[in-house]
Amino acid sequence: MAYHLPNCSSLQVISFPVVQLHLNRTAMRASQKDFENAMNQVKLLKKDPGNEVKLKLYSLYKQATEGPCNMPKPGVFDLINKAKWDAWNALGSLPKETARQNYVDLVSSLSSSLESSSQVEPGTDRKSTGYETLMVTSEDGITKIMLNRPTKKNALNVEMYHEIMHALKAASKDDSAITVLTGNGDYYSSGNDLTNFTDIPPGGVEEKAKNGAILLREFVGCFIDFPKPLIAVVNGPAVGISVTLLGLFDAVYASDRATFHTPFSHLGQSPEGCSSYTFPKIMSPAKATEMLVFGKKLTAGEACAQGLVTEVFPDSTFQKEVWTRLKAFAKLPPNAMRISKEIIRNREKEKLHAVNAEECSVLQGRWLSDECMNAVVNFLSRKSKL
Ligand SMILES: CCCCCC/C=C/C(=O)SCCNC(=O)CCNC(=O)[C@H](O)C(C)(C)COP(=O)(O)OP(=O)(O)OC[C@H]1O[C@@H](n2cnc3c(N)ncnc32)[C@H](O)[C@@H]1OP(=O)(O)O
Repeated sequence: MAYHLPNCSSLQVISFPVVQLHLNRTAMRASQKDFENAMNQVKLLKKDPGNEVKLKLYSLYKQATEGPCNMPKPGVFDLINKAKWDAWNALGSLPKETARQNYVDLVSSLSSSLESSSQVEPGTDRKSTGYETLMVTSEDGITKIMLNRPTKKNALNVEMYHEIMHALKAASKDDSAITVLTGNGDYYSSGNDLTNFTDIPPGGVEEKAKNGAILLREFVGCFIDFPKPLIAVVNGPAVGISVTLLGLFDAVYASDRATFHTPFSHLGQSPEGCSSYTFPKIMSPAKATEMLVFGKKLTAGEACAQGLVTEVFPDSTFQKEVWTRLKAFAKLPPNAMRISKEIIRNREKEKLHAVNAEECSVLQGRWLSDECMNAVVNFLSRKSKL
């Protein structure tokens, strides 16, 4: 049995032999050999991974082998080639080496989810073995949670909020010493998926806002309570909640391509992720106001100067330098690291939970305001881009 991928080089046909998959767990920095192994593994996948994943594989393969999208944009009715072009183009100027790494990681996560799902008892939670919106890998003492909606700039939809909470809870109990959050593609994350606001339940917009506030509070709570060193590897621009949460991370490493933007007033919204408390402490109340109230976008260098980012690396060597450093950190005694984090963070925890509750309650009101509704409608109808 075989299925066809539309004209994408080594991915044109994927077949389903009976052979058990061999896991490629090299990750972090993929060599050409790893990349070639991953291409071979793709041909061995036993199940169709679905069009979204196939497009991701296609785009990463093209980026890794040819660099940024160089094809003319297909016409609107050429649906398949348009989808492929969109996926490749969405990777922007992602370096070839990073694309190769992401390709290897994606294949590894597909292989591992297919292999482990064959051992899953009926009724076991699907998310313990495979994620729709994340790639989660664990090796060298590091659990890496990668936001994986590159064609949507890693916007956080409702499923992604749930999956991140699930992945954090699993990481807090696994054998890894440290946990990393990063993004796939050219963005770290464009923040809350604005289409989250479009699906109105029978209880109307009030119920929608209430449910959103409950979800947000639980989501941010998982970051406040996370017990191990939590590191952000900010591979590209970050917007909204993906920025505010950084104040709850233990270290933040950024590519010099990254930017940091919290356009809450533009969206008729207010700060979350405990940033109304952490940002003034990190960078002074006035600098926090420039970001959180006036929506000033910071470069990685500026964010580092203000203490939000720990260190900035040139994009060309970002992945190599950061992962080398993280692998060394992950070799440190894990219990000592946990306890040290606890002593640094614990006396703030109660305060952070209180701030989180207050921010969610204020936001619940903002989501019902005309200012917010108009901003969302404008984005969705493409009248404005931030
Ligand atoms: C449970 C609820 C909790 C809520 C918590 C509160 C959180 C608040 C925030 O996070 S506020 C910040 C929200 N984010 C934004 O407002 C960003 C909106 N996006 C943009 O302005 C732009 O897309 C961009 C600057 C991020 C990137 O621009 P560009 O490079 O030109 O790319 P595109 O706009 O073409 O984007 C490609 C593709 O992705 C979709 N997309 C990007 N970001 C989002 C998003 N945040 N929500 C939904 N969709 C997004 C975009 O629509 C394109 O999709 P398409 O190809 O058209 O299908």
